[in-house]
Amino acid sequence: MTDTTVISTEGEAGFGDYVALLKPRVMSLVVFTALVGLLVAPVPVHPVVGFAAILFIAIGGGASGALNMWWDADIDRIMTRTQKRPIPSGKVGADEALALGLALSGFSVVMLGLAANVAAGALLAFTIFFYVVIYTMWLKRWTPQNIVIGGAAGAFPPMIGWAVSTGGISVESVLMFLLTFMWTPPHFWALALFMKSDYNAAGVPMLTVTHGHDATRRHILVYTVLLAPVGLALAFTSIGGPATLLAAVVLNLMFLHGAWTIFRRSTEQALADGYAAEKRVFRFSLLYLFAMFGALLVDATLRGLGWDVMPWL
Ligand code: HEM
Ligand SMILES: CC(C)=CCC/C(C)=C/CC/C(C)=C/COP(=O)(O)OP(=O)(O)O
Repeated sequence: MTDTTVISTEGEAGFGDYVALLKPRVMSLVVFTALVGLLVAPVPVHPVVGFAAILFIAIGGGASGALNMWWDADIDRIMTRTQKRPIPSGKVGADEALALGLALSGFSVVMLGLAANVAAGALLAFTIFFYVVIYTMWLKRWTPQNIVIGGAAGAFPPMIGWAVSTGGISVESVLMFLLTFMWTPPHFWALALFMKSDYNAAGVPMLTVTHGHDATRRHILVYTVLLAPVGLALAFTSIGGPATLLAAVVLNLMFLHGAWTIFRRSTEQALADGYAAEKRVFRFSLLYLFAMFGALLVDATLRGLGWDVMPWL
């Protein structure tokens, strides 16, 4: 198949197509975790600097999404889930996406460095590099552990937010990193269980394709178990409190219950109800991360109001 047959232009690119190139829905959670990292840090940030920093992190995240779509256009064309993306649908040219991704990456890194500090700018640059080069160009098509290692890219944003406020790294920001890092495998593999045929067709070595569904179910359970102590540990740090503790207990129990349910099912059972449990766990994973970071924000607010939010310390 030649490029000319694949790129069937279905019309001029509109503003919406360029926005779609930035993966806005996924990046919304990335930006939220960065915002929480920034707000819960012990050093207050001027609201204008904070707002600008979050904007530049969002632009950097979007730029990395555009570069990911530029590199992955060949496999996005094959998978039904991704066929309508701006490049495979012919709305935006691959070279345009590359130019936009590079320009916005450079812009966001420099501007974050200037608006906040060098540490935050450097962390953003490293995150973009990690997602685009380490995950997208290298790990994704090479190893079924792609998600585990590559997931680190999506886990850096709260550390970037923390660095905006403090100019550095701490136990708290590393734990926020670990929360997203441990969360990413069950988040993605639950989805991969009901997406198998697509990755298979595209030749991406996702765990579901290389090791099968039973191994994937085991991996989901293991990572959900490993994830549980991270949220609990956060509750007992200087940024924790009762909301984080409550959220960690309730959400981890629910996530563990979902992972256990998936683990106990056979492929026949999953097929019979259209992967209902797997779909539930995937949706729940989004709520989990949003609510865990939301709980940190609640504790920070309580602390700001002068409440003794950590009577156990
Ligand atoms: C290597 C790591 C990851 C992989 C492979 C992955 C994969 C996916 C896939 C395939 C979807 C399906 C929907 C779509 O195509 O947009 C999805 C949805 C989503 N992911 Fe992830 N994800 C990863 C990490 C993350 C991280 C770190 C975050 C945020 C902190 C995140 C947030 C989301 C959100 C918010 C959605 C729902 C988007 C919607 O509403 O359409 N993901 N993810
Ligand atoms: C601030 C900053 C630079 C943030 C980057 C955040 C980041 C790396 C998020 C990961 C999100 C994501 C959609 C991974 C999907 O993998 P995929 O690309 O394999 O998914 P696809 O199959 O949907 O393209």
